[in-house]
Amino acid sequence: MNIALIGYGKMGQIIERFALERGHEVVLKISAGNLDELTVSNLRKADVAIDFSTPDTAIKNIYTCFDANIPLVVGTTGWYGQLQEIKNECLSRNTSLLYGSNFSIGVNLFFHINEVLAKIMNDYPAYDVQVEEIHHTQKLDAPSGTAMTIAEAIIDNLDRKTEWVNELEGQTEIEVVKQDQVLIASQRIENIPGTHTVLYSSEVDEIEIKHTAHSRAGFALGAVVAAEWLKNKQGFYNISDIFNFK
Ligand SMILES: NC(=O)C1=CN([C@@H]2O[C@H](COP(=O)(O)OP(=O)(O)OC[C@H]3O[C@@H](n4cnc5c(N)ncnc54)[C@H](OP(=O)(O)O)[C@@H]3O)[C@@H](O)[C@H]2O)C=CC1
Ligand SMILES: O=C(O)C1=N[C@H](C(=O)O)C[C@H](O)C1
Repeated sequence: MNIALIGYGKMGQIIERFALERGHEVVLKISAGNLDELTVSNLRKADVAIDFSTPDTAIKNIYTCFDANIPLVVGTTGWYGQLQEIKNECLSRNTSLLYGSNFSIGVNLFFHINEVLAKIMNDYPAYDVQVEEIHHTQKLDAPSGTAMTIAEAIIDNLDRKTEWVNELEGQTEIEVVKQDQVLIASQRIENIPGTHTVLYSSEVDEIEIKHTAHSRAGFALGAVVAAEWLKNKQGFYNISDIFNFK
């Protein structure tokens, strides 16, 4: 399979390594320095594109891939405010896109456990819930896309919660978290690839589930597997469509 890498930073470079190991060829690599090469004709040399760029540039890149009618895997986070617009555009143009806030198998298992736990906790109102995420200091968006996915699943499954709010340590402070809100507490610490915790606390005890990425390898391998899965499909997908946890 020929792959176009849109965004050749920390993730793009590891994705390239896994793509080559799995027998694929990388035919285009885009960074801020060679954006003039991100053209419809160059994209058409690839079977699939993978975007790990920046929150502010992902939407433009998505439209360029739609123009080229090339299947696109989007790992970039921080653009989900425009998710519905992108979904509509993808479906009306009969092209294909798969997105996900986190491509690692471990986090996708964690998403499943989080949903099951949230449903169970409907019967235990003594517990309040909070989401915590820690990432490296170069991260441009807060909260992390993964933390948003976790918080939204809690809201969908735990009746007493209706919205999330975010506090980024040292930058934004929430004075009062209302009873129907899920606090996402974000921290930025050097060299942390991504740690997510869901914490249920009562007066007497706590229940915690936690995922710690030891490196970016799980995200990168997942992105290549997602591209292989998407190659001959048409439609709008989420990474959860690849997994079928019982
Ligand atoms: N879904 C998942 O599993 C994961 C998602 N992510 C997300 O992926 C994104 C990228 O992360 P990461 O690799 O760590 O970030 P980096 O900052 O290391 O890389 C971003 C890359 O995008 C390039 N870039 C800048 N502008 C554009 C543009 N207009 N078009 C294309 N590329 C551009 C940068 O170029 P230059 O270096 O020249 O500035 C750089 O190569 C983030 O949104 C992050 O949250 C990260 C890990 C896992
Ligand atoms: O920016 C990162 O590094 C990561 N971003 C994703 C997110 O926002 O959830 C996934 C992963 O946690 C690493």
